[in-house]
Amino acid sequence: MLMNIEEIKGPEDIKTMSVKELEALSSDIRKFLIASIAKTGGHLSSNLGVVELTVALHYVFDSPRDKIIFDVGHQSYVHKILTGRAPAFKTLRQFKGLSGFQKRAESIHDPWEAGHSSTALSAALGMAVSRDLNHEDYCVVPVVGDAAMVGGLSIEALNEIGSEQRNMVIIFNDNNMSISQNVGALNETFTRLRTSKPYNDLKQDISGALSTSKAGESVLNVMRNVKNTVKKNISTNSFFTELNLDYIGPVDGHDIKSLIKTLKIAKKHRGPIVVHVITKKGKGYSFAENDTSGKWHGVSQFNIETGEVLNRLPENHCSWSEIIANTVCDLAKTNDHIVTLTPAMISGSKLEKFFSLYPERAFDCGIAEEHAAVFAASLANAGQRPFLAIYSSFMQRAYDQLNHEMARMDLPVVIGIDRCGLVGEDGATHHGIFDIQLLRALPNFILCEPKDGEEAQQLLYTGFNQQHPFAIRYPRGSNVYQKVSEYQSIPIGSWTRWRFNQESKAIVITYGCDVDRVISKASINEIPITVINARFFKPLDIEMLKECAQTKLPVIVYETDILSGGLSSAILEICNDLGINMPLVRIGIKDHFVEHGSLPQLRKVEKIDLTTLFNKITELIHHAD
Ligand SMILES: Cc1ncc(C[n+]2csc(CCOP(=O)(O)OP(=O)(O)O)c2C)c(N)n1
Ligand SMILES: CC(=O)[C@@H](O)[C@H](O)COP(=O)(O)O
Ligand SMILES: [Mg+2]
Repeated sequence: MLMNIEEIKGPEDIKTMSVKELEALSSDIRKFLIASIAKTGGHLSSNLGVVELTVALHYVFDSPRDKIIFDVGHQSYVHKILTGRAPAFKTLRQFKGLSGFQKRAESIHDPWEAGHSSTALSAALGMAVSRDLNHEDYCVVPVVGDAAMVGGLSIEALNEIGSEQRNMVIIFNDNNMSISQNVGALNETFTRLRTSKPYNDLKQDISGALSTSKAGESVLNVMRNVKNTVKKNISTNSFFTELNLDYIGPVDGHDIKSLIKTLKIAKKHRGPIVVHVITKKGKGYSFAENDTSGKWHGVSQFNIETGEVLNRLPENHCSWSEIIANTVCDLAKTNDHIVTLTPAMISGSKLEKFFSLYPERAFDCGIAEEHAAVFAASLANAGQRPFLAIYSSFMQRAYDQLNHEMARMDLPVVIGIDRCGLVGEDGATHHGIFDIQLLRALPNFILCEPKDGEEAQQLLYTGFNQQHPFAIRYPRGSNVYQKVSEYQSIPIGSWTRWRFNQESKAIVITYGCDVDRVISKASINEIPITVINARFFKPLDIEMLKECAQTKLPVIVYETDILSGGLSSAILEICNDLGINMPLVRIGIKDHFVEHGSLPQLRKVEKIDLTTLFNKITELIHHAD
């Protein structure tokens, strides 16, 4: 071992290394990543793919003066290691530990934060323009994957970058993979580029352009020669050059020597230039290298030798995504108008089975939430029954489409809002805690959340049998799953209740998995409460609310999402408007972003755990006595 990975203090430690030493360092970093992520879990494959690239970037550029921005940020682990954060990898994605993404508060080497895809290019343009306005001189280096590159935001940004012509080195990290296989027409275009004349064959011409420049000639002229040579050599590359962007590549992303040469040229280049780097996702760990399913993109703890991932579900449990996806498959058997869409999350949304059973009715739209939402709306308008599976936090990007297309035209799209509530280790960018607040505001929308696997099936069936936009939200974990013997529609807006009787001393209104958790704890501890399953957030069960108010019992609304605009807000609004007198005690996430950590820890810190709830219940019951 060249140097202990944990002793790296910053990029200056690698600046004097030879290529051989950088190669050895890369190999050590790779071993470190595998050993470390095997213990903590995390985004393995994407990071294994960018080891040499990130080493070369830090060798050539001078962070933090130069700004290296990783799109999404899930592939920034090597950057973290090279900027002195290796010792913190034991705490990766844990509460108060190292974030899984770039984080400004974590390091001066993180100039930007993300978690959602395709924002790096716009961020880079902002930095480049600000640099020029301030007459400063540094490089801006966005690193964008092939799937993130074709997200709508990236294309919008490239369009402006091509016209602004600010200095910027755009690293196009092309591993021909999204989480699972990449899709779309531009991916085909990139395949042609990938297999075009490799940059290694062109470097003679470029160094020729440099060497033929006469001594004393201005740097600008020299660079103009390089620029013309770059342009001249890339005849096949229509996509980037059509956007007025210069291009070098493709370069082997695991060949440090070629990478350094290319990056040095790009660094001196005037105007925006795209460096096309071909990498192998999962490089150096055979299980991850050979994976096309997305299993190794983000993993829990695993056994390095066997590749066994250690995240066993409880007996009879299925992930919520699978419960929903299985049900959609089942309903699609008898309804051939059911079509399924996902913006790049086939594996996360567990849609593999639907895609293989009904390939002609299944659409992976790529990282394109806005497009997927309008596409789904149009399918509904044309008489199909679309199911749009989308993570809560990524759905935020399509809010205008949910409003402008789906809600306004009142189109019967069924949306499966996956990863609702706190998701845990991915943290603030990924918690799905805003969708109740957001969808509640949209006319025509029906919004619900099942308490268990059985109710999920019935609600989904209900959703496909009505004529409005219908969203069913479900969290990241799992639940008991057994296929129902018979589908039955659930009346829209109806709630259910447990132990609404004379003995009850308080009422808890809650939803989702917490319904059974609260019931179970109240039963075990013999706490005399009524528990209401508020399975619809919109519309609400007004009759049940009126009956609650009549009891004059204390009422607690127990939410595990952002409080502002959520279920208790909805209840307060309707009670106010209908003159129902029912003061509420509200438990939920206060007005701030929640960081990363395990779910039990976050629930505790946010004071939305069962202990907090039952302490409150006890206090209210004693107060009433
Ligand atoms: C708006 C948004 N949609 C979906 C995702 C989920 N997501 C995270 S990484 C990723 C694939 C990224 O692929 P690429 O940019 O090629 O990077 P790679 O992992 O291949 O290096 C996706 C779909 C996200 N983070 N943000
Ligand atoms: C980086 C990113 O956005 C995804 O990889 C995300 O981490 C997936 O989350 P799940 O593990 O919940 O599917
Ligand atoms: Mg990729």
